[in-house]
Amino acid sequence: MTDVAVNPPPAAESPRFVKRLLRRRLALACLAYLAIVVLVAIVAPILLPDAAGQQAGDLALVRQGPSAEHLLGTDTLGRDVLTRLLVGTQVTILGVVEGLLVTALLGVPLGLLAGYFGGRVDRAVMWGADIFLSIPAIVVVLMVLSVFRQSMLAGMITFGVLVSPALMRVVRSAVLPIRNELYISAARVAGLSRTYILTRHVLPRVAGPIVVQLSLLGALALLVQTGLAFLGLLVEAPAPSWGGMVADGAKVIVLDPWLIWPPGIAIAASILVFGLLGDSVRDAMTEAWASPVARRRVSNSKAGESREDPERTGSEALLSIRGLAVSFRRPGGSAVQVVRDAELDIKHGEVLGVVGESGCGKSATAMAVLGLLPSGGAIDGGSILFEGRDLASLNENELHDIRGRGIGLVSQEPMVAFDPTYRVGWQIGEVVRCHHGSRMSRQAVKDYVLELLRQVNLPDPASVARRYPHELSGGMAQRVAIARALAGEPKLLIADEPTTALDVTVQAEILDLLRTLRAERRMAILLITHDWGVVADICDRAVVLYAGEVVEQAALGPIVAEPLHPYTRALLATNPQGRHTGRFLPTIPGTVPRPDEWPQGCHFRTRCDLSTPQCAAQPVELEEIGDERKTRCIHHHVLRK
Ligand SMILES: Nc1ncnc2c1ncn2[C@@H]1O[C@H](COP(=O)(O)OP(=O)(O)OP(=O)(O)O)[C@@H](O)[C@H]1O
Repeated sequence: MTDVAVNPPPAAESPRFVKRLLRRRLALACLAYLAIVVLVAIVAPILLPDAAGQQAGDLALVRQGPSAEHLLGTDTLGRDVLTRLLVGTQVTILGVVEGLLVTALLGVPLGLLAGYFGGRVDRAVMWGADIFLSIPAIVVVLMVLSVFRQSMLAGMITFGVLVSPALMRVVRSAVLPIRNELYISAARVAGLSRTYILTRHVLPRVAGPIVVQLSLLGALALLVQTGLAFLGLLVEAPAPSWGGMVADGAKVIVLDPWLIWPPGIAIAASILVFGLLGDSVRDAMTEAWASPVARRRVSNSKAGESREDPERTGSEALLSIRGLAVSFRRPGGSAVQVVRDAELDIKHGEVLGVVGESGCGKSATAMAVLGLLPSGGAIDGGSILFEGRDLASLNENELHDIRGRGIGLVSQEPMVAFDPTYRVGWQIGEVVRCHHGSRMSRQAVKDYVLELLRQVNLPDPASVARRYPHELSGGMAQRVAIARALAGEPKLLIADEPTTALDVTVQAEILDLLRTLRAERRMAILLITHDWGVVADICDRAVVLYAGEVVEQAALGPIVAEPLHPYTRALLATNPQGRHTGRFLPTIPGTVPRPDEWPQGCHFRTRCDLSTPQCAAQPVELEEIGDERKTRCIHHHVLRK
């Protein structure tokens, strides 16, 4: 069977990144240098075992310059400089590695947490980092070394702890923009856990800045370590270290300046190599980004197998929203309500269109359902009943169980809903594994991914599965996004303007696909759109939103034939479809008021030709006017034909 790319290495990007890095001569030279240094650090103490404990060499040959017998000469006690330099590499490099390890173990997780979770977690981590950065590091290291005398481990651990906030800040800043990317929301909606998202989707994206920063901190660690060894604080004589050799040479710098050169060159070259390597890694990463843009039983997991029978709930609503209020905190700290008293119902297998101009609160309502309001957003009141559970009162873990499996999401921009570093087959596969459990074999996951891609009518699913997101066309990307949303077999699919970014032919194909899926899977669809053509094409009922309020809801036929809210009527009148060419298309005068400028009483009254003083008197309630039909207009009888 063709390889479906369901099992790439953790970072599918890494092999290509390594290739790009190795294409750079400078990077190759730096890596070769470091490889030699590491080899020397391992091998030298084994091959030259007596150098570490050698108190003195041939005292008749002190401070001899380079010769055939002693290639780098001898030191003040007649010991071979080259031997000491080679043996001293181990302790020097070990010190750097210890420091970097501690820095990475503290800086990376804390930076990830602060950047990803934001809010209180971020503030607490940043507060701790500020405190650490304000402490004079060298004083602390000296205090620690006064207790743990000549302990390289203690000194470098202290160094690692003290510089970890620098790495933490870099990681946090790199994560901040990523957490708002749609593919992270899509991964959450798909039901992937936070730990999984952090390690598999966020961490690989910030690996570049981490490596760059660690290279620079490696140079700093070497500098600090040799400095402390120079002061005789880290390594006990007669064991050699590069810093200790510089100290020995410094004592006789006037009599014999040569002695300082071999360790000095080794230190300077290593610092330079760390810096240059960091630069090369950064350039290789930049090149990459500059290029083109389950716990259900395994037995239930076979594609095409019918989902749990929704009939058990009869005609009851699958999702029922009542009195929903959503607000966003403004920079000053005050909260502004953007959705007020929202109400809608959607039954099993029903397609509900949510219509309204931009800024009316369609997305805010949908995101409130998924518990994915952007930072600053909050549900102020009301209930969101999904299969009888109030989503508004669930915690993050409980919502996590609903996302993907209960409710799926397809967004307007499918391309950005995918992690650009993984093949799409693998990204669907991870959702399949998440929802159908790790007991599912690799082959079963691959088969299921292909089946999902087949269900969304993609020709040659195996080849599509192997592609990266940027290798898909807009229509293909939307189908792949739908396939991923289907992996958890959701009962409700929220489709937020799924066809807006597509051309007309592809739009029609995607709508056909949604119609088929709804029929085959009895999946309810909440379709957000501003296009009445789309509503007429696929929806059973429509809900019209204006300035944060549901102004009308009814079955498709009646609402189109006889709109009973002036806003619905105006929206339908401005719809270009079915209009005669050569005639001016009517527009609705004015614009949707900002949430902090909603008029008193009816929100639409400032743009309404039926407005009377009564409309401003008090908030208008949504009125039931029979046959599952509601309107928020006190003059609705005037609109009856
Ligand atoms: N992150 C945010 N912070 C502050 N206000 C926001 C935020 N997101 C949305 N809003 C505000 O909430 C209101 C509703 O926005 P929403 O995106 O839900 O509208 P919409 O009807 O979906 O529009 P569109 O069709 O353009 O997506 C708008 O006034 C918008 O300015």
